[in-house]
Amino acid sequence: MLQLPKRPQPPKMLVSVEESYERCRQITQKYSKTFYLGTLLMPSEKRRAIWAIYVWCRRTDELVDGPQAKYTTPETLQQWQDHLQCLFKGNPIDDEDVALVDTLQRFPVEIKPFEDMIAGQHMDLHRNRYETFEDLKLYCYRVAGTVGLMSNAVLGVEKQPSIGPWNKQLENYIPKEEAIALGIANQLTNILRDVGEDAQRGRIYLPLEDLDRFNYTETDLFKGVIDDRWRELMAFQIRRARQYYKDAERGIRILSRDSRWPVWAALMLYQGILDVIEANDYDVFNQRAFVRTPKKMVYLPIAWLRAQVL
Ligand SMILES: CC(C)=CCC/C(C)=C/CC/C(C)=C/CC/C(C)=C/COP(=O)(O)OP(=O)(O)O
Repeated sequence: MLQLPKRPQPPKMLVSVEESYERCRQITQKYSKTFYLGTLLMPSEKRRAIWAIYVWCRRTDELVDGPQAKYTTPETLQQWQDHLQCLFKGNPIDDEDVALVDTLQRFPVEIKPFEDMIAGQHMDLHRNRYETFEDLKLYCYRVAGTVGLMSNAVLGVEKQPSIGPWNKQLENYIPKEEAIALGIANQLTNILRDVGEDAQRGRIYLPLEDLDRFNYTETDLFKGVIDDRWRELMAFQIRRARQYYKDAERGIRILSRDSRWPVWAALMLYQGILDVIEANDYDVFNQRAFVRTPKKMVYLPIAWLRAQVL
């Protein structure tokens, strides 16, 4: 079993807040080129906070997806949950925590999405198939929709102008559903991009009901068969992911002004992966779909324009 450090521990000297944020920056840059680019478009206090949150999510994911994953048990996840409680009480345990504890004091982040993400890792520990899209959607909420909720607290909302008593509700509207939708859209995109890699680990995230519907079997998937059944199955998945991106879009205008450009950019950059999968004729078995840097640079000014006018 993978043992996380037990508490109480002898007092350990931790790095400074500045140093901890710097480590979080480096880790975010190393592991997520796309989201890192998005954060560079944010004001510095928000950007650092997103790095700190990203690193906690990454560490959580590593428990079931990283090199030590085979030693992870439900008890490991329980320890991670206890670790989380400490952070919300303001007690960092290791160097990467220092930045997150600072972030939690600066922004109104709730613990629930963090706990839900740990529940998502429990799912990953126990299952390697999803029967229906509803099952998969719950998984996507837990491992990625939650990131949307965590991010919302940092991104902030713009005070909406009051047009009259009938839109009082809109005045305090927090775009939670839209933030979750963006997380789910990203995760669905991730799943489509990584079908081949996941299959090599014996995992299938595409809902089995969809495989059935297109007459495509698990054996076909493990062999990497690309034919019309596969293309139609993938085209269907891509349409569904795009719908989630659409649902997320209307939430962006509610966000505070300085958060709109980075979120539009992250949305477009990640959605761009779907276009690449199509351009690769749905071959996700032999080539990894990624958006090339020149194309990324084209997205940035378009995202900026959208942030101004939409
Ligand atoms: C739309 C509104 C109102 C708010 C925005 C709220 C946000 C920022 C939502 C996005 C949530 C998010 C970033 C989810 C993570 C999903 C995901 C699949 C990340 C994949 O990360 P990595 O696998 O580390 O990255 P790469 O794909 O770059 O390797």
